[in-house]
Amino acid sequence: MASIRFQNVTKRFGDIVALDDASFEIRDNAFFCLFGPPLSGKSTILKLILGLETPDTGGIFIDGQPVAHVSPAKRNVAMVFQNLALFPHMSALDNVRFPLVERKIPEAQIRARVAQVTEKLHIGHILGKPPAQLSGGERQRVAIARALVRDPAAYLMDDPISALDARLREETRVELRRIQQEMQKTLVYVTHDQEEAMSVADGMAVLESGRIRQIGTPEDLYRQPNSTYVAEMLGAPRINVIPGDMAGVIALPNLPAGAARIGIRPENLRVNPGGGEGTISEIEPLGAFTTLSIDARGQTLKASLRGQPDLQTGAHVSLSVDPARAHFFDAAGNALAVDA
Ligand SMILES: Nc1ncnc2c1ncn2[C@@H]1O[C@H](COP(=O)(O)OP(=O)(O)OP(=O)(O)O)[C@@H](O)[C@H]1O
Repeated sequence: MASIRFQNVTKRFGDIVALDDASFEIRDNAFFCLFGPPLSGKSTILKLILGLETPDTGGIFIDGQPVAHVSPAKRNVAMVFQNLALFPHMSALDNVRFPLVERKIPEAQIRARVAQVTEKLHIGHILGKPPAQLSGGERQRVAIARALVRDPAAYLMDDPISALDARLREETRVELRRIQQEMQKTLVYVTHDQEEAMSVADGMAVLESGRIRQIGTPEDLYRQPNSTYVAEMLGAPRINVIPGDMAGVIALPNLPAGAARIGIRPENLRVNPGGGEGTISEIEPLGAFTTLSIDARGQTLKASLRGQPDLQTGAHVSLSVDPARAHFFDAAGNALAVDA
């Protein structure tokens, strides 16, 4: 087991503040995602947990114990550096054994641990095959087994599946989630893919330029973003953020005091045919949903509607939103309290 806590941690590289006064706690057995654009400080957090970097100020605690003077080898956290891709010249079994053999673990322990992990992943029957003879999904399960065969208190993964194609990525993250829950281990997972973070994490931190902008469950962050930054980072299509003086376009009569910008998720924007200020400029059918682009007063808003609505490009529509589903932000982009 392992909980991980950062208290006011700052890390600089020369003039760059890679992590700026970060405080957060990752609870034991959590699947915790660090999510943010490139260079926002995600990998720096992993390196600080591992002990490959030391904070300039602040403290890091694993299971409540300060680790400032604990060497990386003694921290009992394992980094999955490699991409979840297999060594092609080794059998599936040798791939899974590899991290333990590399660490010169006694053979009896290797066997026991490999048996335990391969059973959990249901891959016992394919261990004799080389990767080339496995299906894509089987290969990924073998790769996950190899990643998890060590038995530390926490695993750290840095964008481990970004190189895979979309379908395999989806399958792999579901599998990772299942295994993490079964094994009851803390997993700290870096991703730049919001869908991935939203779908697997039970806690996540959204970063911007070394600052943690918000922490919570994916659902909390999606429903109650504390800023336009977080609101815009989560959800696809992206949330519509329009100036407060456009409230009339979406039929919002009363804005809360101080509301300079309004956020409306595409699924909450109602599109009413039969004339209005909006003009449909694009229709994108996606199967279960259709995304509409609607131009109004020089802005383009996105609406996500169920199914295939009977609408044409060029049609004039009016727009509305349930005020309870609108987000309100001040001029600096911070959420107003009414939003909470
Ligand atoms: N060893 C280092 N020396 C100098 N600067 C560094 C070092 N490691 C990180 N940085 C800088 O710290 C900042 C944060 O980098 P970090 O790698 O943590 O970001 P990241 O969010 O993981 O990015 P990516 O998604 O691109 O991997 C960046 O500006 C980066 O250039």
